[in-house]
Formats: sequence, structure tokens, C-alpha cells
Amino acid sequence: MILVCGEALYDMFSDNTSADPIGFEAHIGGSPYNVAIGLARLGQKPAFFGGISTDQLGEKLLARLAEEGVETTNVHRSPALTTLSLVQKTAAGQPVYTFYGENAADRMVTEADLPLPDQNFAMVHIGSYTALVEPVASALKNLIERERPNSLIAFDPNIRPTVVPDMNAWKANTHNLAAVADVIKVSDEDLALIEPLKRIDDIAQGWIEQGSGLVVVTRGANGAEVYTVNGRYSFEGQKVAVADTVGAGDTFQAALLMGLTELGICGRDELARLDDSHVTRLVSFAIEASALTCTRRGADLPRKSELRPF
Ligand SMILES: OC[C@H]1O[C@](O)(CO)[C@@H](O)[C@@H]1O
Repeated sequence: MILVCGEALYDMFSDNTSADPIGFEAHIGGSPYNVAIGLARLGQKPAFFGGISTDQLGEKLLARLAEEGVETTNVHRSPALTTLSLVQKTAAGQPVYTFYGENAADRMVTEADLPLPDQNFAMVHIGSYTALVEPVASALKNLIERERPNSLIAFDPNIRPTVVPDMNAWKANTHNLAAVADVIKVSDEDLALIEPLKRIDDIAQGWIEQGSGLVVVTRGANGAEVYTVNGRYSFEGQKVAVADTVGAGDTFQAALLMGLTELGICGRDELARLDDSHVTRLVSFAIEASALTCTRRGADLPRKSELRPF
């Protein structure tokens, strides 16, 4: 089973073109929450770990996980509020997120709330702002340390500068977690934020030399760069009519982890088996899945039946 850890929230879309941001459209969100639902929609049985409020929105977020087929026994319930993320767009159509979530339930998770040990998770995925803000970040780091001997660790920094504006904090955290992650998925935009002076190749290759087995740098419509111990690959993107890009990266990560599971690659050492055809299957599938998410509003991740078979 894949354990996905981090924030669950509501994305509140506001139509920038109106004078007043009225008529919000609410969509489920939170990068790890999206990854968990994406995995379930792709036929996996993932488990979610994160703080979900006992307020009305939290009830809905929890119910939705169960409806989608995500295991919820590890969820930590708390009376703190649900985070709201205001989603607006730049003139170029890029989403800009503003988070209303200080002291919210997704952040108020401590070591005492961690999943019970000995659940034998094949993979553990963490990322996004809950891997950086306290107290949840420390709790998740303890969890990674505990699970690392037996689980493949996956990581996506999913940098959100409006939560923590200090790029040095994101940079240090990203490198620290990359050092313990077996599978790293990161966008080129995130790398440019934390390492504006370094080449993508050098950063990714550095992580492979440090011990990661698979590094994927996504480049939106321009495709992805992939690095393993056996090679380096470039993939073209898929051009689609974009509704918004919210959840595209989360879709990529869900598809990648599903693909690894289908290939029977669930352990750290097994990543060394990844050959050219594995990488092509994994990344083409993930690109197709995330392109489909871009055609829909909000993080509405695809189902297995909507995609070509893996
Ligand atoms: O988790 C932080 C934000 O990132 C997203 O997952 C998109 O990748 C949004 O749904 C959420 O507001």
C-alpha cells in the first residue's frame, strides 16, 4: 500500500475578471490529498495521512477520500479549521495560490498523531508545504525516518511561496528531503525558484549521485527530463486546451507511483532495474494523465478508464 502524507484543503477559485471576487467555486485540493485520490482513481488502494478538521469542510474532505477508495484509518482529526486556498490566475493563466490556513488542521499534526508502526507501506509519499511548516513537517520527517528502512520514499517539493516566502527555507528543505527520497518529482519552475543559478541537469544528476533512483523534472507543456542510474531521457509534452493547470503535477506524481507499482518496482534497490522501456512507459503515461487534468477545472484527476492502458 502507498501512504500519501500532507495537506487536505479546499481550493477556492475566484474569477479574476470580475471587479469583486464573488462567486467562489470550491474544489477539493491539497497536493498530497490530490495524489491519494489520483492513485485510487488509477486503480491503487492508497492510504492518506494528514490532519483533517472536524469542521463541515473537513467532514466533506474525509468522506470524499472514502468515496474515492482511499484508506482513511490513519487520518488525524482535529478541531482546528480546514485550510482554504484562494486560487487566482496571472495574466498568463498561471494559478496563484493564497493560503488561509495558519494553525489549520493540516498543519497541526505532531509526532503523537503518526500512523501506527508495522503497517508495511510499500511506498511513502510526502511533499508540498506540510513538509516545511511546523509542527507537521517535523512529524512527517520522523515518519520518513521510521519508514525508510522498509519503504520507498517519494517526494515532490511543490513549492508554494505564499505559504513560506523564504526561498532559502524551501531550498534547504528540498535538498534535505531529496537526500532521503528514492523518487523525486519536481517542476522546472520549482527548481528555478530555489536554484536560479544552477542547471537542471546538474541538480538532478547530483540527486542521482547522492542515491536517489529516479528524478523527474516536469516542464509543463514542454514535457519532462528524467534521470536514473542507467540514463538520462527527454520527453515532449502534450499540447491540450488548458482549463487550468491546478493538480497537473499531482496527477503526474500519482501516475508515476502507480506505474512503478505496476512494474513491480516497490523497493529502493529495484529502481536500478528501470530501463529505457520502463522509463518511456512511466513518463508517457504520466504526461498523458496530467495533460488530461489540465483540460478540466480544479484538481480533477483522471480515472484509469479515461487513459490508454499503462
Ligand atoms: O497543496 C497546495 C496546493 O497545490 C495544489 O495541490 C495544486 O498542486 C492545490 O490543490 C493546493 O492548493
